[in-house]
Amino acid sequence: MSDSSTDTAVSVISPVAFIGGGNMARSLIGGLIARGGAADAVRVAEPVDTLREALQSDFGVRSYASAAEAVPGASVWLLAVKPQVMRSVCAALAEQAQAQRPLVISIAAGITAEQLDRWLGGGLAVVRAMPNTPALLGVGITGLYANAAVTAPLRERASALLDAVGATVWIEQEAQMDAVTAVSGSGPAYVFLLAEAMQAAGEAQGLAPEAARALVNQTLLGAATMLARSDDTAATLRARVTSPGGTTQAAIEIFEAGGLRALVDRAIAGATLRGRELSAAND
Ligand SMILES: NC(=O)C1=CN([C@@H]2O[C@H](COP(=O)(O)OP(=O)(O)OC[C@H]3O[C@@H](n4cnc5c(N)ncnc54)[C@H](OP(=O)(O)O)[C@@H]3O)[C@@H](O)[C@H]2O)C=CC1
Ligand SMILES: O=C(O)[C@@H]1CCC=N1
Repeated sequence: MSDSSTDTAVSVISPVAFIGGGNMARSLIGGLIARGGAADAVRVAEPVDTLREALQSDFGVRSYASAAEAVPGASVWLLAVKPQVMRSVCAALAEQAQAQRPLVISIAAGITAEQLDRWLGGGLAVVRAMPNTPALLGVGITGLYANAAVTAPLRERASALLDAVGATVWIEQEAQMDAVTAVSGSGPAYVFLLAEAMQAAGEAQGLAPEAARALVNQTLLGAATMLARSDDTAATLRARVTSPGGTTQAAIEIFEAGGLRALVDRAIAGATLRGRELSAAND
């Protein structure tokens, strides 16, 4: 795994065309620009006027209403549309893909490299990337998978782009990209759900909403920072909080009795399965 670094040479990403300028593209573009990426090397195609104009005004990138306008001259295409529209988006770009032979990077859940290559006319270097929204702050993590047409320099190119917004980890078996999606692509939402639940529970115990929010947010930040910086396992860090017969133990026993671990296992298995379904349903 490679760590993000403030001196990452973001300039090596140029020029890149984002196809789709929604939530995840915005996090990636915002993260790249905040970390020194050249705005004039980033183009984005986004049909929604408000989203397109916000990307242009917030980050200074060039924006276009259609993918066909955004890709000329771009040697990297980053496909950031929903899985459900990926096939039609690729079909519309196939002629330009065959003429330009770009490095294609897709962040879509489920959609395989074989599908992307086939829909774009075949013979292309395709990288599947699964980032997450903390990329906006430079603290994302991205799983990467390359098809056989991706050469070592193209791998470096894909790494350089995603390293700029967080850590990266290469996955050698494509099927595991669905598990990456379920763990880290979707993962921030699980933490936000926990935050929602903790805040509501704190309020139920009488805390004011602002106090509950501050206590929860800083607790999650502190715990995540300890996980990131410590060599100790999560279990060891948890044990240090859990005084025998104390308050933490009372809560942990209720979590365990309620089947939290099995619930998390089922949730991540369900998300992994959904990735496979998205591939099959949109072929
Ligand atoms: N959100 C996340 O945390 C993550 C998302 N992903 C993946 O990223 C992809 C995008 O997700 P997300 O950003 O959440 O989705 P969004 O719906 O927020 O963004 C996709 C955007 O693409 C636009 N779009 C549709 N068709 C085209 C087209 N032909 N050309 C250009 N743009 C088009 C959509 O417009 P319209 O709404 O009008 O259709 C929409 O604004 C998905 O495949 C998802 O699996 C991966 C990792 C994390
Ligand atoms: O929910 C989704 O399908 C996408 C993929 C990972 C995060 N969001």
